[in-house]
Amino acid sequence: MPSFPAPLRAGRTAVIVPLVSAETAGLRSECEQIAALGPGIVDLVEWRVDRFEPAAHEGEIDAALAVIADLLPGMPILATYRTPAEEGRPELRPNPPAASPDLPDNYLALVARLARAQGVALVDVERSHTLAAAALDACRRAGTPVVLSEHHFDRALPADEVRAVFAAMAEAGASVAKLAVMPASASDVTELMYATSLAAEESEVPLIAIAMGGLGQVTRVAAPAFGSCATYCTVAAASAPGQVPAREAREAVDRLDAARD
Ligand SMILES: O=C1C[C@@](O)(C(=O)O)C[C@@H](O)[C@@H]1O
Repeated sequence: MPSFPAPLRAGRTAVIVPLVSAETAGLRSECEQIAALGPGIVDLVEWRVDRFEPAAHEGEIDAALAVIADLLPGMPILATYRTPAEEGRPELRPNPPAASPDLPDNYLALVARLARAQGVALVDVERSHTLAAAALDACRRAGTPVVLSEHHFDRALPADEVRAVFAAMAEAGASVAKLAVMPASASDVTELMYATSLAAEESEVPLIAIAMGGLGQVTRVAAPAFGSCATYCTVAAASAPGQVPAREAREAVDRLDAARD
């Protein structure tokens, strides 16, 4: 049985809603829409720092986190800076304090900064980043658990690769291991689900497996049926293709969680 870092919980599939606004007014509106859903629907918000233009200015990170905390008191925040290599917004440069102007150093400094920030419960680190090991280390030193992520926007992976990726992520020190792929067929989707169910049996960390796009939507509503512990959903704009509204996902995953008991 994997050990679940707070705020994730064994037996309850986490409904995560990304906040994708480029500016503070939009961020407020997204938080208000989540608040309007009432308690018990959304477990976690993912703040997509790469989409937020003011993040390029010192001081704005804390200010944005304070906005989220004010409108969604007690809501755990997963902080994600997605780089261009994993379809982040290329025109934005993260500009954490004392960072050098080139992206790799900035990535590390930004991740470390987010890991120490008030209100951040989890930080996303891209496994493919050249500084992933250092970023993981920075999070470990800050005492903040990491969602280690890998995306394939152009293909799905065969089952043995899926299992190898999850095993390597756990080995690297992930608190949660996440893989998102783009399927080209129904069998790509079922292969991801099959491989994840096997990986989940042997994994010491919780797993998240996503097949993006319409074909893969089943992975977002059926996550607990195949060993995936969370699903990324929408209240307003989607952050990736195939995401479903949070309320619908909550209903579906709650039903499947209950059926497992
Ligand atoms: O990595 C992920 C998963 C995701 O790409 C998805 O497919 O739902 C959405 C992103 O916001 C998040 O960072």
